[in-house]
Amino acid sequence: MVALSNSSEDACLVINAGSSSLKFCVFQGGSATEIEPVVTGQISGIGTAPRFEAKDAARHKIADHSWADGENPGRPELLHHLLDWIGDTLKGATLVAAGHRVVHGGTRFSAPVRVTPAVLDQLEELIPLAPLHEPHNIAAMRALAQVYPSLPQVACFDTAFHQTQPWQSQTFAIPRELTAEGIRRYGFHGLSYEYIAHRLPQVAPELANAHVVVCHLGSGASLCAMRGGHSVDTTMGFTALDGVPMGTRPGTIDPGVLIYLMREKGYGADELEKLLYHKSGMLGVSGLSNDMRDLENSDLPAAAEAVELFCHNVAKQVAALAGSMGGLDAVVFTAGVGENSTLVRSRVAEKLSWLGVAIDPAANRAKATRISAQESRVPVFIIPTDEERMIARHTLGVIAAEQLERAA
Ligand SMILES: Nc1ncnc2c1ncn2[C@@H]1O[C@H](COP(=O)(O)OP(=O)(O)O)[C@@H](O)[C@H]1O
Ligand SMILES: CC(=O)OP(=O)(O)O
Ligand SMILES: [Mg+2]
Repeated sequence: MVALSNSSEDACLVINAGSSSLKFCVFQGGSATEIEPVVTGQISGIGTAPRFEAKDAARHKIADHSWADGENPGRPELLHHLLDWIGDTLKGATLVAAGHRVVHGGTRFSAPVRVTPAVLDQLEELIPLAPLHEPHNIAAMRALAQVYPSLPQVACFDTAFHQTQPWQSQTFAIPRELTAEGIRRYGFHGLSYEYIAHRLPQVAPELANAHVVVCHLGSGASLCAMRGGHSVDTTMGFTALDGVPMGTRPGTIDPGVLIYLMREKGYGADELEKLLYHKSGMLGVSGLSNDMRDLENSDLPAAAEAVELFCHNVAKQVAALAGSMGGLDAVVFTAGVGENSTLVRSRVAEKLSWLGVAIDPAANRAKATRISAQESRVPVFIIPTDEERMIARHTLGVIAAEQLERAA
């Protein structure tokens, strides 16, 4: 058992079930804005070689477990492993709430919501719009409800931050009756963008009202055009498939390709889904891996081409989003690739030199907060994202509002 910083203090558990990982965090603190993580961790490599790691408040490793070769536990087993471990670790502390990242909120959910059986049923309906994520988000909520039946749970949506977009950014040029049914652009990674919108003015107060393009480059990747901290446009749309190429997703693809595959090669919906969510992107182009680290360390020409295709499309979308919002005052890199890949940041910046973007190679290698060169017209930043903190804030906010309502 690991001692929490203050075991008498209330704790909030956050679960961020992604496409290839399950991140978690336990926060403690006086109020939604004063919380600090006391335990952070993740199960990575789900489906291939799962590994469970956790750290305490001082970032010391308190758990590191890999499963033996040939043993490849599925998501339900991994989730139960995590919940057992959390149960032991949190002995003595009071868990007051759990918050979850839920990728798709559809038209119904535009703000964090208390999880109830009815909400879970409504979220099930959204699985076809986010097959790579939503089932795992729901599974985590159901598993937690079994282990802690009286624990309040809150769902926080990746789509919510994009509500502020103008209609032109949200609308496909299709017949209006389809748009009215909810076939429109929603956008994702909103919890990450919301965190960056809050952090950027702390890092660079002069940019509080600026036109900013945030590049959230992880296993899933998207870009967001922000004006004054609000989402104006983004590269992902109806689903998390659109936009730039990703680990296993192609990004924007001419829809004619899909009709061709159906007509001429007999693809059905399941095969298309497999192609678009699991077999494309960096993995499909390189034939090697969906992980940017593997591609950067490889001598295969196809691996270098995959990285180049990624950078080309990221740069293209930075320019497209600058056009969409009518300006470019700053670029921010975040998420696994954006925060860690010196090569990707440098290639993207080179391709944007015509827009006045120039980065300082030493600052880029050192992963400084501001990596632009003195002469750069556009400042460039690396800001580590923190979706978990955003989820904890929202979760504690929903619980506090409920308490106020009950007291009134
Ligand atoms: N040092 C690094 N250099 C290049 N890429 C990295 C590095 N560290 C992590 N990554 C990339 O970050 C990705 C994971 O990013 P993350 O934001 O955690 O993704 P997700 O939340 O979508 O699972 C990995 O697939 C890997 O490609
Ligand atoms: C929305 C999305 O693609 O999420 P992730 O980056 O966690 O896969
Ligand atoms: Mg992610």
